[in-house]
Formats: sequence, structure tokens, C-alpha cells
Amino acid sequence: MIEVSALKKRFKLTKDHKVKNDEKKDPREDKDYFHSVRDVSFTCNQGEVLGLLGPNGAGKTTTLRMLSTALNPDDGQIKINGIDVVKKPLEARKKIGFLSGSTGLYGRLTAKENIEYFARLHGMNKQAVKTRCEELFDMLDMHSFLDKRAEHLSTGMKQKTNIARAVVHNPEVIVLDEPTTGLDIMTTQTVISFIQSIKAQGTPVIFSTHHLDEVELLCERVSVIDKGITCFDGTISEFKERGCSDVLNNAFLTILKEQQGV
Ligand SMILES: Nc1ncnc2c1ncn2[C@@H]1O[C@H](COP(=O)(O)OP(=O)(O)OP(=O)(O)O)[C@@H](O)[C@H]1O
Repeated sequence: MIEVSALKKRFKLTKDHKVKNDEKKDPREDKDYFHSVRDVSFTCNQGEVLGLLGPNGAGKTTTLRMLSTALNPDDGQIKINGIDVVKKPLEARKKIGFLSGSTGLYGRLTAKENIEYFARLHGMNKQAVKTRCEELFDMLDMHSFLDKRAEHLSTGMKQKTNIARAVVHNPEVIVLDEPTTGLDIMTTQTVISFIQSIKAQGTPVIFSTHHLDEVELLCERVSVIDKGITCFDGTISEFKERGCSDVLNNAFLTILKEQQGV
């Protein structure tokens, strides 16, 4: 279970940033800081998939980076199966599988070698690595390119390798930042099926996306962030009700407009 409450994160503004943004000031910007995440809360239970939505720059990646321990929150709480992520980051990190947009692979290693390398970093023994890798190669349909060097992989192949790398240690919770961005339809379908299998195993998954068709297919819960503040957190049916539409895109736009007072 993932519990996030009243999360906050601000970044110190550089001189350059202040000058560049002088004309179009974001309400999150004060004299010295940009308050990227101001008040974010949500929960995701066992066997649930939560879709994290929000316009560009809303604070989704910043939130997910705090969940993954890559960033320290300024305030608020994150609990992963009862473990406080801020107080016990090392313990929490073992429980989380995190795919970020900037996750890197070693170009000179093959797809398979990359995944095995990260498995060993997690302290997995030879047999556990073999069994888990075979499972992931099947689930993500990776057999045709396992022996290609990462530097020669297509975008979709790289993303599958990154996903396998992120979850190779069998994490208790999975956090994916825009896992299907830039992927073709077939690869997107494979990633969606993969998330469905994880969900069927009871592992909670949080993923950020701009694709509401994926939310319809995968999610029990939705959380919407606008300008660093959670403006909706609930089930899909509550989302449709609040947004006055069964069409998720329309419901999303209604909720955002309401938040922005448009
Ligand atoms: N290190 C940083 N320093 C200053 N501002 C930052 C920093 N990191 C993020 N921000 C700002 O915080 C805001 C939220 O960024 P974030 O990447 O979390 O948004 P997002 O919801 O993931 O957007 P997108 O959908 O475009 O990926 C943005 O305005 C971004 O410019």
C-alpha cells in the first residue's frame, strides 16, 4: 500500500529562471523559490492501479521522484507498506520499483546484461536472477532483442528494458513515470498487459500519464494534480461523477476547469 499525504517540494530559483519567467509568472513562484508540489495526497492499495494525471508541469514527476526517494520532500509523509520513505529511505528503496523518464541503460551492455546487472546490484543470487529474468522477458516480449547492445535498441526496446530493470527485484510497489510516452501501439499494448499482470499479482502500481484510454483500461483510482495541488483523488466512478461525464477526457477537463475557476 502507498500512502502519500500533504507532500510539498520547492526548488530554489536561479537568476536565469527568474529572468526567463518574468512575464508569465506561475502562482507557485515566490521571490526565491518555485513551489513545484504544494499539497499532494493520495493512496493506492494492494492490487490497485492509480493513474496520476495533470497538465504539463503540474508536479507529477516531482511527486513520483519523492516517492522513489530520488528527492527529499520539504514536508508531508510517504509510506510504503507502513515504512516511512523519508525516515527509512534505504529500507523503502528495496520495496519500490521506479521507472523514470531519465532512467539510463549502459550502452555497451546488451539488454539482457543490463537487467542482470541491476538484479545483481539488488543482491539477487544467480538462480533468482535467471528465473526472474525469464519471467520478465516473456511478460515484456523481449526475446528478439536480448542480445543487442542497449545503444542499438529502438525506443520501444529501450523502454521495455528499462521497465524490466526497474522491477527485476520483485518490488512490493511499482511507480512508473509516463511508461508509454513515445511508444508505438504494439509496444504500448505490451506495457499495458504487463501492468495488468502486475496488478493481478496484487502489487500496487502508480503511473503518470496523459493518456486517459490507459486509465480506463488499468486504473481503479485516479489522482489529479494541478499546479502542485491534488484537486481530485478517488475511484474511477467518483472521477466520472465529479467530472459530470462517463468520457474520461471530458471529466478530466471539467475537474481542471473547476479547480482553475474557469
Ligand atoms: N529542479 C528544479 N528546479 C526548478 N524547478 C523545477 C525543478 N524540477 C521541476 N521543476 C518545476 O516544477 C514544475 C513541475 O515539474 P514536473 O516535472 O514535476 O511536472 P509534470 O507534472 O511531471 O509535467 P509533465 O507532464 O510535463 O512531465 C515545473 O514547472 C518544473 O519546471
